[in-house]
Amino acid sequence: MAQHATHSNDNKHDNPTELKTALRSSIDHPVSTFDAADSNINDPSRNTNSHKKSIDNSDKDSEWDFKMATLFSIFESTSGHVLREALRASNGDLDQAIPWILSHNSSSSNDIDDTNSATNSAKTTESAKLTSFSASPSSTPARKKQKLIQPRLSLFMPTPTSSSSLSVFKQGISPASGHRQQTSHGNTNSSVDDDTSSTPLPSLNDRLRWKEATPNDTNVSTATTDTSTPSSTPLVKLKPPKPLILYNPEDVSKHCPCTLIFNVLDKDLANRLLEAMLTDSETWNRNRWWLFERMVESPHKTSYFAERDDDMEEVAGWTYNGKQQDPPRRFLPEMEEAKLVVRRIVNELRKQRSIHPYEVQGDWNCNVAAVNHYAHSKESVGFHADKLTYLGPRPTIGSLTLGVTRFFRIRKVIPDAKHPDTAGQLISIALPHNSLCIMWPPMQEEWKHEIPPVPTVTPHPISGTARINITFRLRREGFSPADTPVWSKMGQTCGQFSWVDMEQKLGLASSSSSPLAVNGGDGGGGGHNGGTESRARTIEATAARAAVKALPGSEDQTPEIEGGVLKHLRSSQSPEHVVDYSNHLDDKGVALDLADELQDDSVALEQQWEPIDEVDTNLE
Ligand SMILES: O=C(O)CCC(=O)C(=O)O
Ligand SMILES: [Fe+2]
Repeated sequence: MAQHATHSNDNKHDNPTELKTALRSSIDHPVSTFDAADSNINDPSRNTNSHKKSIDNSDKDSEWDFKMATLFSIFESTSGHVLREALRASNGDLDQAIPWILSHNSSSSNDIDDTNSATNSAKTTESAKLTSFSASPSSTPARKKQKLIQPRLSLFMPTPTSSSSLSVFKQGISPASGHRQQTSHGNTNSSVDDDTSSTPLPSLNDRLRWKEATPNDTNVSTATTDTSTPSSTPLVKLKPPKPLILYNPEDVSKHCPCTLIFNVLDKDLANRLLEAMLTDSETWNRNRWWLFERMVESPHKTSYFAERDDDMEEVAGWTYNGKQQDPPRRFLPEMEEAKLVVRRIVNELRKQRSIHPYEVQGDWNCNVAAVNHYAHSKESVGFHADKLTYLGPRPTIGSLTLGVTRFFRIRKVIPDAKHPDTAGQLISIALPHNSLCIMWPPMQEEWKHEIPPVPTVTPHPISGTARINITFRLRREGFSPADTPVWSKMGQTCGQFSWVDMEQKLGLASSSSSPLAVNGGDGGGGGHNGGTESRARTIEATAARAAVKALPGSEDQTPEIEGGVLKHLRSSQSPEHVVDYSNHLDDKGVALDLADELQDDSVALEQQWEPIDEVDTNLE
């Protein structure tokens, strides 16, 4: 495979006026940027057929959400409080909010001592460049959509050139030029220029890492050494770190709670399965849902499979972003064969892992599968976490890739205590044909994943440009959309949620001061969204885990569920374990200022985090 991470530098809109026009136009054509299954920028309540509703001017909340979502989609990497501030300052007028954000950031450049005007001017020019996305291939005109132009606010941020800023800037900096790499499958060597003798110029990614700091930021020490900076002035800091691209299993398990296994199936079985899935996929559909008064559809085809009749019935009731799905299908014979392999491997590996009391106890099974078909390089799925509705908390998912190699891109949305600076870091994992990527807990709770579009793919002899993905999952008894964890309104508790009425479901309800809830990803994209603010209480994941750890017997993996009841948790759940972090979260669910409060984290993340393969390009 010869994937080259390339940066699209389509510099069509290099001044704010043009940009604004382009943005307005893209707002009028919302596209697949929003298409992420379960995406947390999609309020499921407005994506359901039953709930679809016009933007009602009398509904201020809805209008606010709409505008926030619009800004969010435009300024993807901008923190929520900046967007909110922009909207407030503009009295809710999007036309004014957009230039406000742009000017807000260019004005903050005054805070930086500019002592290198030549460098700065070169960078300013480049900073004005916007990332735009290529349209779908002409071979699929029906699918051709205008991509949202996504200027990243960081691009408009000042370039640090003062000596004081430089010390911050140098952290992990790439050399000025030649930070290109020839990456190919199985080869992590890169032609990185290591000459750091001269003052380095920042690469595009370096600039992307600059972001306004909040007073609570913990990673600003070097920035604060500039005593000339007034304390009230927003500081700058580096975050998130450079993207990584990982190609081998060792690096994968080092950097995230996933296990990557190559050549997992017998070669013949892999090929037969691919062929069977390709044939079957001819009748799969694209998911569709309502978004801001428009019907949008996913940029890939999806189907659901179940192992048994009762699973079929259950699955038939599932919804996807609020929309009833096509009836599930029964596992194809080749899927049954593959399932046995995946199940055996997962259960073997589980023996070496400590099993959290919230996880399924005993053997893991894969009784259902969600499958995806990506026809070509531009087909994708956006950032999301898999719904926990029927998976229950802390699920394990076995994700099998067939056909062309694509990047599986992940980012941690809940910061790691030991490595808070890694929050938001993009990690791309190359998934070749016949590879299994096992997502362990707390992947769904604390990370998001996507399959981003890429410029090209290396054709596969059987599938051409297509990739099939089968995610083998366990439908856990006792968990259903009725218990779906919800997230609250955007800007408040995205990225964390609580289980709706879990206490009632488990017969544990007594006082509202001790809700039994676990943290999760954005599974609220599921069908049930009846939670209110009071019901959608949030318990921070680590606190919940700490509570569990403190329980007698949790070390020896006491079964968590007896008749569907987390009984042993009930007695020791005390108010100090209940933490409402809703005010700490930004709109993307990145609790960047929580680092101090997080204590312990998952085992898989405890190892040293070192960049393996740095790139200065963006896969999009
Ligand atoms: O195609 C993939 O590898 C990911 C699919 C996925 O995230 C999903 O089905 O939820
Ligand atoms: Fe997923």
